[in-house]
Amino acid sequence: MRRRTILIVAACLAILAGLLPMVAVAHLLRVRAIAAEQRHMAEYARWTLMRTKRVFADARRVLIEAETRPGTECSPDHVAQLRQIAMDARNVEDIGYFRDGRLVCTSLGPIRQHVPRTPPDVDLGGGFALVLHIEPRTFRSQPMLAMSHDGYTALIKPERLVDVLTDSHMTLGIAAGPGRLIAMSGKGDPRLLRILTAGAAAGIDERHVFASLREPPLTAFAFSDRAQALGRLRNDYLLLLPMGLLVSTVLVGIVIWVSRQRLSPEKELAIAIRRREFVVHYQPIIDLSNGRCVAAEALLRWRRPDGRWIRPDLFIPLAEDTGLISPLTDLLIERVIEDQAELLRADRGLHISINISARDLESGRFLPVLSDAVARSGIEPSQIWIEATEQGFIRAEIAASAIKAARAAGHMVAIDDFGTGYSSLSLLQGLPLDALKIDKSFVEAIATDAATSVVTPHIIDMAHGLKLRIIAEGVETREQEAYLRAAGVPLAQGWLYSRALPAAEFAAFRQGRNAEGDDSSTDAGRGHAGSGDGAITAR
Ligand SMILES: Nc1nc2c(ncn2[C@@H]2O[C@@H]3COP(=O)(O)O[C@H]4[C@@H](O)[C@H](n5cnc6c(=O)[nH]c(N)nc65)O[C@@H]4COP(=O)(O)O[C@H]3[C@H]2O)c(=O)[nH]1
Repeated sequence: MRRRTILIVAACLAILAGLLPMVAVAHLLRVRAIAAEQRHMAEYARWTLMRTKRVFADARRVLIEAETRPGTECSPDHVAQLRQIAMDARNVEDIGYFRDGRLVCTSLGPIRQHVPRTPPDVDLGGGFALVLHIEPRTFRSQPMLAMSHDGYTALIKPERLVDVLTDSHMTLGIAAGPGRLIAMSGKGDPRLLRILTAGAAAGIDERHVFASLREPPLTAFAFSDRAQALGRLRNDYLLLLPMGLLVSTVLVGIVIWVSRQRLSPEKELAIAIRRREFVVHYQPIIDLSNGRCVAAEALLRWRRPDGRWIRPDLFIPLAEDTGLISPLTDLLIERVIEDQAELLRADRGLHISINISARDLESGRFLPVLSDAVARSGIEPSQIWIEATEQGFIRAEIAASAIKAARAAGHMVAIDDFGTGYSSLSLLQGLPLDALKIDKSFVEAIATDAATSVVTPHIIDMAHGLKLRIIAEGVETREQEAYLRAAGVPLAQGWLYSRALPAAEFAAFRQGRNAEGDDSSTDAGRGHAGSGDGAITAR
């Protein structure tokens, strides 16, 4: 995944991580608030039912008392008694007496007009019944409820049934089955009332939160304004917001930490090694005496999954600093054997140089890996040369034993980039080396006025003196080539011949070059652009 993609994904994750807990907390609060409001409504529905039952019990008692009073019905004495009972009752407004289906008297006196008895709407059991909407002559002001038993009727104000102290945004009601509203403390949407009088337990619609309680034949209910109920959430939000923020911060921190881990160059490199994103390119090494390609230097290339190439001078130092160089060297050995075993078996005169870092050299752990791979592939150990930079030789004693071990295993060992580091003549004398690679900065200086140009012949003389084979790297011009050949340098590599090439292209290059014969004098100009290095881009 590209760095930019990871950053975008990480940023999105961080935003999500920040938003999600807030949304979750808000949702949780909302759900909790609605559930709390529904419980609140259920509680009020219960109180409304209790209140109604108390009023009805009062009315029942009044009716029984009226019936049991002695005396002739509707006599002045009887009327006075009815008046007394009505006055003593807390929830009954008046008592009436019916005979032959018409009202004969009330607690106020005999009735002269013809007032017929209204058939009951609700059977309350035990001989008691309820008429829902009565407009008594004596109380013209408002509709009443009438509870009847035998000949007597007690008038009740409906509001007494819902006379419960409530929050202002709440409405209470009592019904006697679907659509049969007995009393309500306010107004209600007919659709909601249909649901509530049918006895739905608890719920929410676009505008209300409601609950109802059924105890046949009665259903008590309460509903409140949803917007007002949720409006109270604002305080809860303020309370729980810090908690949400804390969770968000922790999550954002985790996302940033994880993406940093993932984006750290070290982590990227480790993942790349695990995914084996590396290939090896081979830069031909030319025998200056005849122009033939006799060897190649194996150079690691990191190809990102998005197709970008990373230069080795960026990732090799990182691998060396982070201890990742060992698995990288293992991968290099594996790839080289995989790529070149066939060619090396077919031409025993061909060799491949591999770069071994100072750390690898000191630990010596690359050697068994290399020996094992070489043995399994059937190539000669002498066909794999080891190039170690001067840093690898700083601790001369350790380096000497590592070189000895490598040579004992049959490999040739060369000192790479000679002249750029800390090497001294005495160091070189003490090490059992086979070859020396002249760094390209000295080759570049050939035939120029650069200060290093005077050093180049001395390096060559010194190598001759120590009987080391010499390889000149970074050869770019015919002039440099001619100089090196004249100075007795046997091997050269550089863009004059070819850049580092993928395995198949290297095989083709070598075949083409060697097929042209042994005439070295004409080979100098046969440069090969190659495709390998050309694709490398900096990060
Ligand atoms: N200007 C110029 N440059 C030329 C010319 N011919 C070759 N080069 C470049 O010079 C470098 C030679 O490799 P090096 O000195 O071992 O220097 C290598 C080596 O120290 C290290 N490296 C590469 N592959 C490996 C590896 O597998 N293991 C280790 N430990 N180090 C490696 O990375 C360094 C850079 O490698 P590259 O970028 O491939 O760069 C290569 C090569 O592409 C030329 O004519 N002119």
